[in-house]
Amino acid sequence: MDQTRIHFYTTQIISSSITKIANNPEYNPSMAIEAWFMEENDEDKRLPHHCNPKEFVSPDHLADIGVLYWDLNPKVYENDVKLQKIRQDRGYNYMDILDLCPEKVENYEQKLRNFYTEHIHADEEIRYCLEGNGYFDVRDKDDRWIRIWIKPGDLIILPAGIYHRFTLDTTNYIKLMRLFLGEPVWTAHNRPQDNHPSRRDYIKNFTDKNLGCSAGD
Ligand SMILES: CSCCC(=O)C(=O)O
Ligand SMILES: [Fe+2]
Ligand code: NI
Repeated sequence: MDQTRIHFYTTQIISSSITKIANNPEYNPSMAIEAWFMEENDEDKRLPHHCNPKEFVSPDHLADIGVLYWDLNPKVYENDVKLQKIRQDRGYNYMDILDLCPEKVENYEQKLRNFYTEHIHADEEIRYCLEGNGYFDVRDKDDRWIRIWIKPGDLIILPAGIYHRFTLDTTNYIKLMRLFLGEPVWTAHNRPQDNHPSRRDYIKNFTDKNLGCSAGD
């Protein structure tokens, strides 16, 4: 599949309305993933960074900013019909596994620093946690950090153009499946990227819409 087609497909996914996503029987936000607004301070990034008092974020709120989530059984990932269905429905024909430990990953420390540098991608970022834990931080429409705690069985999709970053938690280990539509492109575009086409599409399809909606509430 060529890049133009991939871009078209990605844009189509983004353009599908939030309601459509919520109505998709395959999308079940009731199996809640843990997410919360993050307090930014100088403490270790691997700590939870809860606000005081804690402010949790619902799966619906995550869906509003285009973040999708599935709860799967990581023990059967090699033969999981639910996973196969998601891959089939969304065209994720590429798959690999990232075992994030210093012995297996070249330039481990540098990679971790890059992961935690705020960035976007031109395509979705799809990660399925098989072992260990980590935090995906995503910006909400008011530019606040939401911290999403990823545990075994959590499959998460970040839309193209969303500002985000990743860190291990204090357990210091995660094993992730990476999925992609077509030939994978992992290029990270560090913030600011206000004029990047995927950023513009993201703003148009999520942030602007949401702002318009809340103005009328
Ligand atoms: C460890 S996978 C998540 C890090 C990330 O945001 C990326 O690879 O682009
Ligand atoms: Fe990323
Ligand atoms: Ni509203």
